[in-house]
Amino acid sequence: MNQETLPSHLDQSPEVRARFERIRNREVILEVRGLGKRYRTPQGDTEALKGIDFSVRRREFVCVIGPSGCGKSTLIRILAGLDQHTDGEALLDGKPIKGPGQDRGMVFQGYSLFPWLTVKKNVMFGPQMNGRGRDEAEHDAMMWLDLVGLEKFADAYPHQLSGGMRQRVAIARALVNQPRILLMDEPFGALDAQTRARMQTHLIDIWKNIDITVLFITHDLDEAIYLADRILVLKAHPGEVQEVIEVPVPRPRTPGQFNSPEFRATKARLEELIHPAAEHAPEDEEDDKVKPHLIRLTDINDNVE
Ligand SMILES: Nc1ncnc2c1ncn2[C@@H]1O[C@H](COP(=O)(O)OP(=O)(O)OP(=O)(O)O)[C@@H](O)[C@H]1O
Repeated sequence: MNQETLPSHLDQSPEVRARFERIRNREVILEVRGLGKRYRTPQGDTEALKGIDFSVRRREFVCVIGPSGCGKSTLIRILAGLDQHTDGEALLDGKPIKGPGQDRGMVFQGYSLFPWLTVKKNVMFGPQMNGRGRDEAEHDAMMWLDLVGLEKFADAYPHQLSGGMRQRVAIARALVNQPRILLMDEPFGALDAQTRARMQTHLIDIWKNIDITVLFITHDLDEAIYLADRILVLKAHPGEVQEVIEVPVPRPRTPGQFNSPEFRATKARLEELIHPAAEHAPEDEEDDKVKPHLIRLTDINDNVE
């Protein structure tokens, strides 16, 4: 099938439409209104985020995607309470976000585990800090390690685990505090393609089984479509919401759907938004100015192509 015969990404089967109806009937967990962030630097101001409006409903899976520098990390850091916004507001269960809190679990790209603690103790750390007794914290930790399939590695240290296993521990550690929302910033970005695919499927399985809402940042279009109910597409300079896409790919999702017409139509739309053919982002122009001047250092007849 060529691109011209693809359906519109706006076409939804009756099942998908009914699913979105059900989502719209759920309560709003996260509400972001007119959110803005301006960084002041000696070189001038950067408007990292401007007038961001969106809401996420309970047990919805929302991905945020956009070109480099569109403010994805800034947005998630503000929602995590690690950075302050300069305009608008972000509400979790109706309460303004003012700092970090147990109601948000975070998983970032870098392996943020404590290297000197075992897997189990890494997961117990949060509950113990929050006043749970040692036995209760251990019980909770083992339950979540079981859920991510790592109960056998409870006494291992992070350096003894693969990248994918470490991110599973990070997920268990984020979920053990029973947050309302899981904030994930390119959590699988450092993993090889196969592990990444396994982790995506694993994350969907976890999400299906527990009462958790997910906001997931990625720059990988396939990952966003595979995981999300809706995709928030940001644009850069300033970072603004460009479009919100309701993913028309039915659930349950399977890797076999990557070639389905709905999947490809959604990907074509994302590509149109993120890599518009004729436009260059300002940072591309900056890159062009510093392009290396390549000179030939091999014999003219010694071709590799
Ligand atoms: N601490 C900071 N001080 C000044 N400017 C910043 C700071 N952090 C981010 N910025 C600027 O804000 C804009 C958004 O940055 P941010 O890292 O949130 O984007 P991003 O979409 O996550 O990018 P990437 O995909 O490359 O990680 C960029 O122009 C960046 O240079």
